[in-house]
Amino acid sequence: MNARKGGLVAGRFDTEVRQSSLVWLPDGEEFEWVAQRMARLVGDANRDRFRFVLDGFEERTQLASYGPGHYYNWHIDRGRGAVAGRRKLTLSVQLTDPAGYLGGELELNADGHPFQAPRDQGTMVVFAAHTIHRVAPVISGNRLSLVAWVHGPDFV
Ligand SMILES: O=C(O)CCC(=O)C(=O)O
Ligand SMILES: [Fe+2]
Repeated sequence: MNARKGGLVAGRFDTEVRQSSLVWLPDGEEFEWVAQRMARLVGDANRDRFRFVLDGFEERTQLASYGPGHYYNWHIDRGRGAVAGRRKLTLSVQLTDPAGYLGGELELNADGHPFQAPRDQGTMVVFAAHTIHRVAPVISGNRLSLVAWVHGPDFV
C-alpha cells in the first residue's frame, strides 16, 4: 500500500485520495430521525462488540455520492486534529440499491484480510475509526452513502 495515496499523510486531502461529491447534513429537525436511528444502532453495536468509551457525535453527518470513476482510496478516519483525533467509530449507511451501481464496494482491512461490507440498501456498517478502509472505484451507476463518526476520549 502506498501511504501517500492512502491518505495517511497528515493534513492532505487531494484527488489522489478521493473523488466523490459530498454535502453535510444540516443540523435541525428535518434529519433528527436519521441521527436518532444511527445513534440507537451504533449504541447497540458498541454494547455488543466494541465497548469503547464514547461521548457522542461531534461532526455533521456526511452524504457522499460516488459516480463512475469516483472512489476513496485506503485510509483511516481517526486523524490528528482536535475532533478527528477523537473519532472512535465510523458508521456508513448504504443508501443505494445494489442494483444501481457496479464497483463502489466499501472494503475494510482490519487484520490483513480485506473484507467487503454488505451492500444491501439500508445497511449500516460500523467499524473502529482506526480501521483501514476504502471505497473501490465505481464502474457504473451511482452510490450514495451516509457517513458519521462517534467520538470519545483516547484509548489508554
Ligand atoms: O462512503 C463510504 O461508505 C465511506 C466513506 C469514507 O470512508 C469516509 O468518508 O471517510
Ligand atoms: Fe473513511
